[in-house]
Amino acid sequence: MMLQIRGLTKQFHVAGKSIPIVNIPQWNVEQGEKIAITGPSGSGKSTILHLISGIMTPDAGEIIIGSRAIHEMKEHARDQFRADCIGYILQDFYLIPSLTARQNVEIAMRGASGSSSERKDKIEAWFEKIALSDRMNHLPSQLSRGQQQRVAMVRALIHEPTLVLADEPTGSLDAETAEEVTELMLELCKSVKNTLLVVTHDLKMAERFPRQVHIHDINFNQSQSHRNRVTPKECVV
Ligand SMILES: Nc1ncnc2c1ncn2[C@@H]1O[C@H](COP(=O)(O)OP(=O)(O)OP(=O)(O)O)[C@@H](O)[C@H]1O
Repeated sequence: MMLQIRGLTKQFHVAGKSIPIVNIPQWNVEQGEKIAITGPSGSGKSTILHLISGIMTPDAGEIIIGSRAIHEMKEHARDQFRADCIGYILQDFYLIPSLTARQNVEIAMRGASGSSSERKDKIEAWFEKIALSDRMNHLPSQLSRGQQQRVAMVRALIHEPTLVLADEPTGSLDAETAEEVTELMLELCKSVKNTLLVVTHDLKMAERFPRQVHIHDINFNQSQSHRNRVTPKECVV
């Protein structure tokens, strides 16, 4: 089993009130599965990815990735585990604007094993896979949004993480580019055999996945809706 979640709960405290967001009694994901998680805005999808990646800690419950118990790790161990074993793909890419596409990927390879020429070959091979060999020395601002997301995918995948988490990866792309990026993401994850969990509003994208999960089928905290959304300045975690 790649991911096992048991009795996972998380609530946020806002303006003196506790708002339950996550309540997952049990959820299992097998090694190598590709899953699209759909559901309404504010239903806790991003929060669940934050808990799985250890960016956020739960109030209670267990999260086991492979044989590692994330919920038992101290912050430093979680950070290390995330750097080694998890790839994160986000809606807004977050490429560093002053660095070229190649340099953005090189950053993700700091500390990786192998000689510098092996690392160079690896980067070049990945840029070939995403058909951007001729754009490696371009700045993000010189790339289209779809190209930027392709570079961001390489940055997330080049260290071959066992688990890839993607939060609305096509959310800021037009429909045609979204489809291309989805296909490429599935293909790249298939080639390195990692497990992929994608949160998306895009039902067309979700249909491309062998397994689709509606958030309310795993998260039994169904009281949440967009009505409960709060602005960041009200947030106290
Ligand atoms: N740090 C925080 N403090 C307080 N409330 C929060 C915090 N982060 C998220 N929330 C609330 O938790 C709920 C779930 O948020 P989350 O971002 O996980 O939903 P989502 O399903 O990913 O939404 P979307 O599809 O719009 O991105 C929302 O009501 C949100 O306002």
